Amino acid sequence: MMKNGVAIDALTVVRGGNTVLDDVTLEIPAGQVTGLLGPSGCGKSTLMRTVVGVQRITSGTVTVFGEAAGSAALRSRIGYVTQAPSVYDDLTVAENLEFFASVLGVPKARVDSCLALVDLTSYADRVVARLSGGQRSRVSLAVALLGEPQLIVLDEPTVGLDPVLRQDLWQTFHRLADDGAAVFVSSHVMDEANRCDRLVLMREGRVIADDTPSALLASTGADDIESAFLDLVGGAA
Ligand SMILES: Nc1ncnc2c1ncn2[C@@H]1O[C@H](COP(=O)(O)OP(=O)(O)OP(=O)(O)O)[C@@H](O)[C@H]1O
Repeated sequence: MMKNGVAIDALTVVRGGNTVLDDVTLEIPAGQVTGLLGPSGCGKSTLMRTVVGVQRITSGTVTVFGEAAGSAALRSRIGYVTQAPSVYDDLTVAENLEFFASVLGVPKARVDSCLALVDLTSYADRVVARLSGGQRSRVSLAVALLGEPQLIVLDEPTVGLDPVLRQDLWQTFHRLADDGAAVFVSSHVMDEANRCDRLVLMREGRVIADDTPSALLASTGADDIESAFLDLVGGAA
């Protein structure tokens, strides 16, 4: 069993009568950025929800650091950012972080380092309602990083960000992984694939590939991940 990462075994999830995840088996190791890619509706968010323990599982198992996903002992060890920013609009950026830091029992000094991590130091005193969508999602990310989580689950964190910020955020993800965290990031933008240490490609609730970007390119003979994905879909059809 994987003690310092996530192990998913024969996971099936049925939502509203539809099989949304179909016999998914994969591992998300510590110390790496694992990318989860696939078209809209293929089950990425549902898979992430199972990892953080907020999704009812139909069959199979999800184990995080050797414990069943969702167990109370894991709560402080996981940072989760959904597609909907979950911060208070009427507080400033710094006030939001200070509030969540006190809830989590995290030292105030951590607020400044998390703001720097997501490049929002100069916006510390700005009310969240007056931020752009991308800035607001970075506040959510900063909140998720407050507790120095060992597993960081990010559902499409780069949507709506300009190329420079996307680059900065990917560097942040790699720094967190270099520090030993398991970083699990979803995207439906195939050109972000090359930035991951490992890639999990999904389609219609199934994992169709799980490898390094270079191995995926080598095994399909494709020039880029988008072509590799289409190749694999063609092969599976
Ligand atoms: N609450 C729900 N009840 C029933 N079905 C749902 C529910 N939420 C999502 N689904 C369905 O589950 C499937 C997978 O959805 P999910 O949100 O996991 O996909 P996704 O790959 O994250 O998509 P996107 O990239 O658009 O966010 C979709 O077909 C969706 O319609």
